[in-house]
Amino acid sequence: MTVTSHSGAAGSPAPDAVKAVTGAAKPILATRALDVGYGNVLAVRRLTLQVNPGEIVALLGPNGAGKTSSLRGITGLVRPQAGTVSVNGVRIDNRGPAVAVQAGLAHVPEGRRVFPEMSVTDNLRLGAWSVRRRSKVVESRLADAYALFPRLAERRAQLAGSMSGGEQQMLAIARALMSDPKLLLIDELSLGLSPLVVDEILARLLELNKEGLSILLIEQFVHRAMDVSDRVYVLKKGHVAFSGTPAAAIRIGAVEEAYHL
Ligand SMILES: Nc1ncnc2c1ncn2[C@@H]1O[C@H](COP(=O)(O)OP(=O)(O)OP(=O)(O)O)[C@@H](O)[C@H]1O
Repeated sequence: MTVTSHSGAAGSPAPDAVKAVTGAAKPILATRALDVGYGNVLAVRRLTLQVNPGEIVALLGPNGAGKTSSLRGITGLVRPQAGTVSVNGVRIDNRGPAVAVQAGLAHVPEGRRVFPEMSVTDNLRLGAWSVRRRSKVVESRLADAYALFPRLAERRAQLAGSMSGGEQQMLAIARALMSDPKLLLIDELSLGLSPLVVDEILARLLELNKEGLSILLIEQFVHRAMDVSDRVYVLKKGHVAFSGTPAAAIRIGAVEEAYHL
């Protein structure tokens, strides 16, 4: 694949900056030697990664490197064949996606997967399935979602399938936030979206990150992803070929190597 670079992402950390993480703080997410596959095809081999509280971490790699499969293994959509997944030190592997959500993970899947025949509001309410319906908590999270993305507020009664790609991505993110996650895992944030819309969504994500939300991001525009990330993992053929700061990845040419540039 071609690595597409667009610059100008909203707010860039200093080149070698890694957010201060107290030595005692447990990682929000830690995988150890995770294998994820489909039948006989092993898509991810011995994946060991972690996301610390408050971090934005990018998962990069060419087509077929195993990025989507990694997220599926972490959030329990695919049962890992080996290895462990822990959230705040508690094992969640082999316990399914509902347990992952209850532990504080929320997955924004590739292609958004909004419910096209349902309204924006009903899509959002579904995101809060783990909370009692029509409770004050749900109403307050809905208000937060609409404050974060006013475009969704303007379209609250509209069918999700009739919205633009950018609006659907906002809805997919807002729906994930309805579970009040500690870590948002986003697969292909910018796929099919205009640079302006991506900037708008990234700006909102950076605001949420400042308030404490950790983010694990798969993004085809690697330079844009590196602009906003504290650390990156570069996957190649299902294994981690590099992990470190974006500045270190650039310095040693890790991305070019993985993408065969
Ligand atoms: N449902 C599936 N059944 C069988 N094999 C699959 C399935 N999904 C993915 N794979 C295989 O797993 C490997 C990793 O795919 P994956 O989608 O995780 O990579 P990716 O890095 O996310 O790539 P892309 O950027 O193209 O989405 C590929 O060889 C792919 O063909």
